Amino acid sequence: MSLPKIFRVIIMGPPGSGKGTVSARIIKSFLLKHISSGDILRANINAKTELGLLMKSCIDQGQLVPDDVISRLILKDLRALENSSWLLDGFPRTVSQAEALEDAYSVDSVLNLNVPFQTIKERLTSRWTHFPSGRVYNIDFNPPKVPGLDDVTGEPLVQRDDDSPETVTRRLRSYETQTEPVLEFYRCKGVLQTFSGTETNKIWPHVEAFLHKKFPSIQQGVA
Ligand SMILES: Nc1nc2c(ncn2[C@@H]2O[C@H](COP(=O)(O)OP(=O)(O)O)[C@@H](O)[C@H]2O)c(=O)[nH]1
Ligand SMILES: Nc1ncnc2c1ncn2[C@@H]1O[C@H](COP(=O)(O)OP(=O)(O)O)[C@@H](O)[C@H]1O
Repeated sequence: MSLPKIFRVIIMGPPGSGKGTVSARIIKSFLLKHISSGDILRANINAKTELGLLMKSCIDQGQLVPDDVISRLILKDLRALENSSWLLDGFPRTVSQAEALEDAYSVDSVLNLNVPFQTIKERLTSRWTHFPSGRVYNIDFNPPKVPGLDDVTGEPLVQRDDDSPETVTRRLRSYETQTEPVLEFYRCKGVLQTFSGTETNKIWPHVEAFLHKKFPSIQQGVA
């Protein structure tokens, strides 16, 4: 009997393009394990691990953390998922990270959320996050049921230190210089699929249809 195929998917896009929001929808419909580099780094900061403390100032200033640190962290987590299909969110963000990933795994699909920077700037100042789970809310788009509290746990929501307008501008600049070349890397490999728009609710049906067609065997409920 042949083993079920493992699918490896990446979601990319500028900060605030909706990667976390779309990932949450994907894992409701598809059997993929979600790994978010930002959530992993914030968990380290919250737990005050040595690595978290070292990385905090980098993140707060809107800079990328060093390639070797993040590549080691993510590849360790991926090794633990050896027999599962996965959805990687926030990694790779540089060509060097993409090469480190490519050395270990071949990627089946890269979903690229192409959202204008002006739309992003407006969104991020009203983003509220539940750090332990990575769930995100937005005052206008998807407010929590009770203001300031996570829908599932009732715990307080916080605003990220790096969502201030000045830091967002810096993160968008680093996206242009360091992360856009990664799109080219995957375009050359023929696995890049771009979804453009200004609203997640309009982008999502296209992402969903694409995944249904490309990965029918990992839909939830398919044996
Ligand atoms: N107004 C608006 N906000 C959105 C939309 N999609 C996502 N958001 C919010 O924008 C912020 C950034 O989304 P997120 O998924 O965290 O983006 P990521 O940084 O790419 O992971 C969050 O506060 C989301 O709730 C949308 O279509 N409209
Ligand atoms: N792959 C990565 N390489 C370097 N730094 C990263 C990476 N992933 C996350 N980070 C750091 O964590 C911050 C937050 O990442 P993330 O939660 O993915 O945010 P967003 O997509 O909203 O920008 C980034 O601005 C960066 O400082």
